[in-house]
Amino acid sequence: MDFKEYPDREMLALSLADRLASQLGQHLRNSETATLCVPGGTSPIQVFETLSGTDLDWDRVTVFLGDERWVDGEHKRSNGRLLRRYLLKDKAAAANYIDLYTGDPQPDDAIGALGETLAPHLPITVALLGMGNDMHTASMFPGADRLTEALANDAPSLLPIRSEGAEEPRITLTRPVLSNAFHIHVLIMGPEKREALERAQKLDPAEAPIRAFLDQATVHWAE
Ligand SMILES: O=C1O[C@H](COP(=O)(O)O)[C@@H](O)[C@H](O)[C@H]1O
Repeated sequence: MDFKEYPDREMLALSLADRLASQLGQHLRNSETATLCVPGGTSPIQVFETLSGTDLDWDRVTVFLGDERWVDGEHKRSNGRLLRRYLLKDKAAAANYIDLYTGDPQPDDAIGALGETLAPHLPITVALLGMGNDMHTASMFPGADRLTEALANDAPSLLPIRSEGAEEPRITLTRPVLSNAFHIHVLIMGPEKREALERAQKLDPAEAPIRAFLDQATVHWAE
């Protein structure tokens, strides 16, 4: 694991946004399109805002979330709402966005069609992951009903998933599709998350799902 510590959150946002944009730009030099997968939650707001103003051939970039909470797109807990507010604006408004929330009653109803929509955009060029204090990443929570399936080598690209730690049903990209990304970054902030990361390094992915990505990832942290 490559661990980068920043003097403050602003420096983290500037440096990480620059890194993500340069990896996407590099990929676009040899490829017609690139794919950016991002987390929801609260941590990525500053990174999104910085990235949204970055010069990039955004019309050749496809963006989607690594997970979504199964709530209406205008609900305050919607990860898509966060993305539309902070990332898909300014220069990044030109990106091609795949919304994981389809409006179906349950995420289970959406998996088939979404899997087909995502397939042409895989492998992911750059995956940015978040992590909760409970060491979940995307919506792979410790103890989640389909965590074993989501971590398996033969997992489909997406799964519906439910967990006591989550307030609503979720849809999540799975370990193989995320760990196949050319570049993986983990964004965490604050002392509790740093402690959680240290704990996760000593555990198995079944107990600490973020662990499944740490060997390949660059972790970005600021107090
Ligand atoms: O529920 C979720 O939580 C994680 C972490 O969120 P944060 O608010 O602690 O940054 C996030 O990465 C994930 O996308 C989200 O659905």
